[in-house]
Amino acid sequence: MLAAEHLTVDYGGRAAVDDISFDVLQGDLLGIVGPNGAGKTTMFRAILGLQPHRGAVRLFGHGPRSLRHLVPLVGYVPQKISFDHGFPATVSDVVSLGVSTRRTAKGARLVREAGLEWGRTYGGLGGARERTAAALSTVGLGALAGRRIGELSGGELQRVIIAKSLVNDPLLLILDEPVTGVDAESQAAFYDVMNRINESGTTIIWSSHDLTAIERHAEKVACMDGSLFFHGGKEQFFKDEEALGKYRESAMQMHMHGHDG
Ligand SMILES: Nc1ncnc2c1ncn2[C@@H]1O[C@H](COP(=O)(O)OP(=O)(O)OP(=O)(O)O)[C@@H](O)[C@H]1O
Repeated sequence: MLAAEHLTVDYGGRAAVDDISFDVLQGDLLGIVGPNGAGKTTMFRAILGLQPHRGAVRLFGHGPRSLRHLVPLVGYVPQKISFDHGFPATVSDVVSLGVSTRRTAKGARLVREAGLEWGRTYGGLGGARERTAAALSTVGLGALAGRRIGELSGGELQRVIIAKSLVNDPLLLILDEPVTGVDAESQAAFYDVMNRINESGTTIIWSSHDLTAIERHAEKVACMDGSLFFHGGKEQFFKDEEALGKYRESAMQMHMHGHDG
């Protein structure tokens, strides 16, 4: 689904993402662990072609030149979502904003060539209205379709944003620290939704600081702090004292010296 090959992003001569290579296979639920400032967001932005980088990103078996045709088939939920709560829109309005008109016939053809099936669920169901309803039902918010967004809790709003990223039936979903600032009950609801989306066949990459959540919900783990120092199965990661120690050490340093981002 994705191959990062020697991905490097410099900010002012300092590598925020430092020569990272890894593969994501179809159906993976990959947790990306790294302390604040480890380069997770920068890496996601490079993968999506939003950030100048060195190295290569291959999506769905195709090289960097096809990236712009294929990115519309990737769902992305950024970490920082700003919302004007006074904006007079309903839950359905916001989710249907995600319906892409950008998807090209070329993207669909490239995906078919890669032997992938697109349009199984949300995208395959028809028009914007049907897709919106299907995505809302996946995140468990069918009953709130007509509710004003200003009247939602933080956890509900977060699931609305996830529904918005599902309306184009993404083959790959990237969630950047999706539970930041969300209460424990809503976190549990979120993880249920994430697991359900993955079980329905969508490949997921999500980033987190929370090792307990990673242990509970990820299948594979990639651990980074600028460079990637572990990528493999979850069981292997939690047995790997060296990788765990390195994560704790970089998290501790970040805690003591503050986050410069
Ligand atoms: N536009 C920018 N210009 C210069 N430096 C930046 C820029 N964006 C991020 N950085 C720096 O690059 C490093 C990686 O930041 P990034 O946001 O990718 O990390 P992260 O792992 O997503 O962190 P967090 O967990 O806090 O979200 C940090 O040191 C940050 O300060």
